[in-house]
Amino acid sequence: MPSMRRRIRQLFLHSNNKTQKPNTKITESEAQDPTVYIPSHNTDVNAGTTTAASSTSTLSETGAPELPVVDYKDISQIPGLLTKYPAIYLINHGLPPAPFNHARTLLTLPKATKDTLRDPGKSTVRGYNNAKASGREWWDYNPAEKMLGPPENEEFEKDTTKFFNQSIKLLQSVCQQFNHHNQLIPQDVIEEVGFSTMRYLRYSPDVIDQQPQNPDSQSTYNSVLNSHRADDNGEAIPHIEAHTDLDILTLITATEPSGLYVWNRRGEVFSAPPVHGTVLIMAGDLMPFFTSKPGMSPLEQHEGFEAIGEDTVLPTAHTVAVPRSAGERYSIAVFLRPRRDLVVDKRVVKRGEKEIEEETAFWWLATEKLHVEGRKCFLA
Ligand SMILES: O=C(O)CCC(=O)C(=O)O
Ligand SMILES: [Fe+2]
Repeated sequence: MPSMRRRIRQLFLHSNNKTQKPNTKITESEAQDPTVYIPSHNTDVNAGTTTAASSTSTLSETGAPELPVVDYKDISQIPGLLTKYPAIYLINHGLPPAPFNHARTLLTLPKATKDTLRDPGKSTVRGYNNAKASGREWWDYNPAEKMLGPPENEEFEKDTTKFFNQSIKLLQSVCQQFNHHNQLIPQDVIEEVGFSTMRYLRYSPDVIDQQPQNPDSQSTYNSVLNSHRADDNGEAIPHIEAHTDLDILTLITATEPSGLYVWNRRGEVFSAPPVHGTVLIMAGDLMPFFTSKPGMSPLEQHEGFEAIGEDTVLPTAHTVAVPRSAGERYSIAVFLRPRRDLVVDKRVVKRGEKEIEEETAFWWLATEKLHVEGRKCFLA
């Protein structure tokens, strides 16, 4: 079976000299458009003025590169921006308030109660899971199965479902923007909610400090999913290892303290703190399949790295690290994924004398990714 390992390494490690610095490549019209502007860290774009709108620089006062903020009415700019930046903030998105109250309520329930919310099949994308060495716990809503929510809490189910459904609609409308000139993302991939999920996450020293639990009640996880990371004083840091998401697009919203970092194909790191009134949108592993050079495929057995051009949206590598002293962080992530059997890559190949159509389904990629060291998809 051909391996994605080398392809993913190349995507992230290959320094493409032909690619301009993303920070300098924003076009004049984008830079002057009052709806695409660059936030300062922790900027409240609702309360603040849009003076940053006229900024042609994407560097913060500290010299760190910053991510753009896009108004929903300018959603058509997102495909272009995602080729230049690893993520964008979307404002005026019309989503209901992010249900952090429910995330907090659920994730701070007594341990015994949280253990009742685990998936009987030990899925890490349904119900409650934790990675104690990483100081992280999370809970997933997977609409294909019954919600494993907290007992006797109707509001929880209502608000969670509502935020999920509207976020998926929003991500679908972002997908449609890729199809204005050519049908890059197949319509069935966009329209069918498929294997999309939503996750509540908590990063907290409390999770690390919890007493060791019965190993039988622990979900399966590996050393990447549950890695240990410490600061200079040897204190464990709540975190999630660097990875890309196995999906089309991911939507993230989080509380302070900040802790999310994303980086681009040139290895430049961007801080992605919560910006009031916005949600962060980043690209998943499927994006290169839809945005590779015309007629080419990023699969290694086809054109591989050659298929990656300047208009190709690469999956966003990201990590979270929350210094122990900063307090606990909550985040909500919505992952837009197609149905497992949907074809994401199709090609006529020659087998001896015969020409046959070779199809790659979404789920095949997921299986392949399990073999990629250090970039686990967390879907096992
Ligand atoms: O907590 C976050 O902001 C990111 C979570 C994440 O990357 C994931 O669950 O895949
Ligand atoms: Fe992620």
